[in-house]
Amino acid sequence: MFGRPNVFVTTPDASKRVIMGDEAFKPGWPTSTMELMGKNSFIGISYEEHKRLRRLTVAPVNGYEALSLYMTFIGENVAVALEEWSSAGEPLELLTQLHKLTFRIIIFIFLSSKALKARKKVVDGLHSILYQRRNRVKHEDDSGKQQLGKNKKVDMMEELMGVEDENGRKFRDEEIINILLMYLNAGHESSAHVTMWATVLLHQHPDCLCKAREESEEVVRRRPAHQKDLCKLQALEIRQIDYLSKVIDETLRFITFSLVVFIFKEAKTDVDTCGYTIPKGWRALVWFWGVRLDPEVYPNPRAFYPSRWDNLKPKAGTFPPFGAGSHMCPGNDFAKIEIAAFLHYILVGYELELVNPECPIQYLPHPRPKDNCLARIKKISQHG
Ligand code: HEM
Repeated sequence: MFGRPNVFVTTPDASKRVIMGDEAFKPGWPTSTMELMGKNSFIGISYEEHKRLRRLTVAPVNGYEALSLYMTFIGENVAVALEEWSSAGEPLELLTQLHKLTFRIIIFIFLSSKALKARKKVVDGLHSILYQRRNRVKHEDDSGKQQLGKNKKVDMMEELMGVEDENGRKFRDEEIINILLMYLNAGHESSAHVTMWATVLLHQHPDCLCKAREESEEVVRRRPAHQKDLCKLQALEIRQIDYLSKVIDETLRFITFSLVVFIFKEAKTDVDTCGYTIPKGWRALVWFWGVRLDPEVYPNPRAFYPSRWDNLKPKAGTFPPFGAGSHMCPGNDFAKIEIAAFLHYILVGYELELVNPECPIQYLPHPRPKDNCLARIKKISQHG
């Protein structure tokens, strides 16, 4: 699959960390998801172009202002979904439902409600939405109501239409669509998986579930009476839920989502590691399973134990669920907020009942219970 690696770089205890290859990882190979997607599909971007893309597109996704704005929308959607699932009566595939939910959240946040109608033909839909938007903005421009790039945008598509680099260059339609597709693709499946695993792991560890539930209920109790409505969750409040954030970190360490099975990284200089030299320009393949289960960093690594994060300050490179360096996942804070919101809502109002608690795991392409986590969502409190 990855070509034939000719060198495995190992730690003294032989847990694999980095695989080096000659033919497989010569300079010119993709170094990241963004580049991979570019080469395989539509963009084919250079290092400079990647830097430019990140500079122009990360703030609308992960900036504090953007996150605060999205919080209400995420909360409302989670609340409605849980209500719907719990009243279904029948068991449902939690993973399938979470895919739909995270897709709805991400597509709405990037494209507002219009694109929901275009889901079946996303690309055609995006083209036609862009065309309409440009016409509308031009019309508003002509009539002096709004100037693109100066007034408030309704979603990420409009942000991208207005954004300019230092040379005054704007994105072309093709580029906007490619960026949106990349974010849509990268931004929903991973979150759905991690959310499902965090929910399942909590329910499989009743002591952790109890502790997380107490904490979430305390957050609701502390709120002023007029803010008891759960849909009014604030980004700041989510970030204050200390134990829950450890549950999320532990889930990210404990399970390995496909994107996080490995990443390519390029050596910018000759790197000496574990008795080997990775020459400048070579790609190293970082094998996350070796990193996240390293007993020197995580004692008893196969135990799900969120409290290990009480005093744990992982050294650089030992906790890379979102990658590292210039390609690090730009949706990391967004994803954590989305997962935390879901867990918080389920903790204060619902319970998960797995139909097949002993269901075997299917590992490829992503680890998941073979039944897609068939479960009943039971309402246990009016908070939900
Ligand atoms: C729990 C959820 C998520 C996980 C575990 C995750 C993990 C990752 C990882 C490991 C990478 C590769 C980083 C590297 O090469 O060093 C990545 C890249 C990326 N992720 Fe995420 N991600 C998640 C959610 C999201 C979300 C919600 C978005 C969008 C809102 C997003 C957008 C992207 C993009 C665009 C890239 C490519 C970045 C680049 O190459 O510059 N991800 N993600």
